[in-house]
Amino acid sequence: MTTLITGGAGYIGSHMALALLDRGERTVILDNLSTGVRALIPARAAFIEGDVGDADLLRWLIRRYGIDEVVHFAGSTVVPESVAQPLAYYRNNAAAALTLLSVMEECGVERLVFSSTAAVYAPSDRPVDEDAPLGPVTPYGASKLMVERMIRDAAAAGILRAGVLRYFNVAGADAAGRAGQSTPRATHLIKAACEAACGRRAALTIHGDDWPTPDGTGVRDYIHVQDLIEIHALMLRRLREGGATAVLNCGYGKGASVREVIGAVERAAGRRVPVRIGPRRPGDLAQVVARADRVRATLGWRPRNDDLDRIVGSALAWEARAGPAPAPVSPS
Ligand SMILES: NC(=O)c1ccc[n+]([C@@H]2O[C@H](COP(=O)([O-])OP(=O)(O)OC[C@H]3O[C@@H](n4cnc5c(N)ncnc54)[C@H](O)[C@@H]3O)[C@@H](O)[C@H]2O)c1
Ligand SMILES: O=c1ccn([C@@H]2O[C@H](COP(=O)(O)OP(=O)(O)O[C@H]3O[C@H](CO)[C@@H](O)[C@H](O)[C@H]3O)[C@@H](O)[C@H]2O)c(=O)[nH]1
Repeated sequence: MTTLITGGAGYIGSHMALALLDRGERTVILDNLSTGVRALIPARAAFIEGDVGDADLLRWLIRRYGIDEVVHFAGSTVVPESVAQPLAYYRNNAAAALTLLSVMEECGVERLVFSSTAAVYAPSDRPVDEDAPLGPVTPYGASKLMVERMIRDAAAAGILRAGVLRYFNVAGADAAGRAGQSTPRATHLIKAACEAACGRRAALTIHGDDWPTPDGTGVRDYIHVQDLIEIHALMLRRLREGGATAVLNCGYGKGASVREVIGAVERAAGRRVPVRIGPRRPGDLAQVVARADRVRATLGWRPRNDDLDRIVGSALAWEARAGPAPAPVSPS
């Protein structure tokens, strides 16, 4: 069994590669290192530096390595950036995925796990299940929904079987300290708050404290990266055993506000996180929380790290490992 991981030099993809390699499975990583980090690529994985949108390269590597299945993480991921650069997001998320799906069809690769997102849903002040109305408000969410549609239609036509995994907010790090969020100038809240706690960032900017939420700050459903990877492993097993395509929310089903996250980082670090209040970010929503019953029922998934202090503690441990703090950069 040989698995192609696109985006395997990135935050989540590198955890996936480690999980497969830990099980003794052959793993090939394709990554253009646009946001990925070479140091996150496990030594035991085959690595090809290149672009998912390069059909010739895809054809070559699928045949060269005998790829049986694909886990497609590669993409552009920053919600507010997608508002400023929509075409770049449609190109790198939707167009590149169309190339990948086309080459998979051509080469007879029939199993796919795809990184989708909570950003495909229409805004809701309640937890959303998989049948909740779709209605992305940003190019990022729209670009991911386009890929979902391609996969749905390809699955209906018998071209492939897929796990479409709608991640909520992913955080935390590998328990053994082999991987963690390493993106330079990362915009993710838990990463940014940990950087501020470690003196790597002068202050954390709270992007709006006037949202219609209990404490006025944005609410998200944070899931530990290792629990998320377990969902992928279970989904791959289901597909290998002949199981059908499934669309699944990946979250815990409860929300935490920006201020609650800051409180957890301060508890874990034993010091204050310097904060300042800034304006709302383009494309942000007040609340994004999953209903996560289907993933449990479909895959028998049981999370092991469903605790904000645990998630934040693991992210902070990774941040602390990143060496002594350089001079702090200006607020995000
Ligand atoms: N982090 C989250 O909270 C979150 C939430 C929902 C969905 N997702 C999705 O999960 C996936 C992984 O996200 P991440 O947080 O690990 O981001 P990341 O930026 O760390 O990883 C993405 C990886 O893909 C690579 N890449 C990007 N475009 C490429 C291309 N055209 N060809 C080859 N490689 C390319 C990058 O170099 C990087 O290594 C993304 O598809 C993202 O949209 C992430
Ligand atoms: O410096 C910061 C960073 C974030 N936030 C707030 O924290 C929350 C979470 O923001 P962030 O960590 O940037 O994640 P999201 O914008 O919610 O997007 C993430 O979660 C989505 C799924 O919900 C994924 O699709 C995206 O790829 C991923 O970046 C939001 O309320 C932000 O306004 C701040 O206040 N200050």
